[in-house]
Amino acid sequence: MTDTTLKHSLTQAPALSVQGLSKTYNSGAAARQILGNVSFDIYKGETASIVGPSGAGKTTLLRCLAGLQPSTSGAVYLGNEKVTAPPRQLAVVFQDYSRSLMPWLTVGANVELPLRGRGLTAAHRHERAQSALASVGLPNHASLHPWQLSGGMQQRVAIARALAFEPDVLLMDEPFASVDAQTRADLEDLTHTIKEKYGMTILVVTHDIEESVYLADRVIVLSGSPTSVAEIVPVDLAYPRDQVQTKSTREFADLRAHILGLVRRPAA
Ligand SMILES: Nc1ncnc2c1ncn2[C@@H]1O[C@H](COP(=O)(O)OP(=O)(O)OP(=O)(O)O)[C@@H](O)[C@H]1O
Repeated sequence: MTDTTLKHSLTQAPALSVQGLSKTYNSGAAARQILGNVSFDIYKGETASIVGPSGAGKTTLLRCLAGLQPSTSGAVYLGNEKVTAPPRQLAVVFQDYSRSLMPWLTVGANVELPLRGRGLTAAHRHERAQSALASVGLPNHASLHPWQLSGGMQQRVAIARALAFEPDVLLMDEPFASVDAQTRADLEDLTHTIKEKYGMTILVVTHDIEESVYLADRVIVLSGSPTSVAEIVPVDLAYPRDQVQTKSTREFADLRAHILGLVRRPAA
């Protein structure tokens, strides 16, 4: 156990706990075990990122955490509740914003959509949507349609929709992989702003090792076959983080090199 996890475990219960999770697709001769005995805890208010080799099962893991597909064994707990279906206190942002937004609805209606059936008045839904859009830097875009926005702006709308939910835990699956480098940097910084403003717990799956370090308080590195947790790396880089200054530090370079070594290590 690292100093960071020790500190957390002494002070609070995890917001999200993954306990001995395994996942096998198919059965009989076609069976393929993707995840084997994956365990980790995420603490309230923390941002953690998950990295691992392509095809390691990162999306599979995230879908199990979100209650979107069952694991083969093991369990996920959101607070004290075992996850068996998509929990109300958890929101997910996917990579492909073009498929997650409804093109025939306005931006405002897209953000309000998941709030229906939650016992909120229309005025309250509208207010939450406006506030979430303002938080992602789109305060005056509610009446536009998604196709009138750039890719980066559409992903901001998808993030606003998750924020309007006011979830305890926000899961993000390769959220910035489909946008250009500058927009990606802006959205990484937006993630820091959201964390500060809403105090929510964030778990980000990413291919990008630099991004995993820049965003997170801890990086969960997956490797092996079947995939398990190789190491949980604490990131003690100061906040606020800055794209140029933080990424130029020796500590950042050392963390990036260490994680790259873990990801590229051949399976035992
Ligand atoms: N529904 C499914 N049925 C059978 N096999 C699946 C299913 N979903 C994923 N797989 C397999 O599980 C493995 C892990 O896929 P997954 O998408 O979870 O990995 P990943 O780490 O997110 O990949 P990448 O880094 O390329 O995005 C892959 O070999 C994939 O083909």
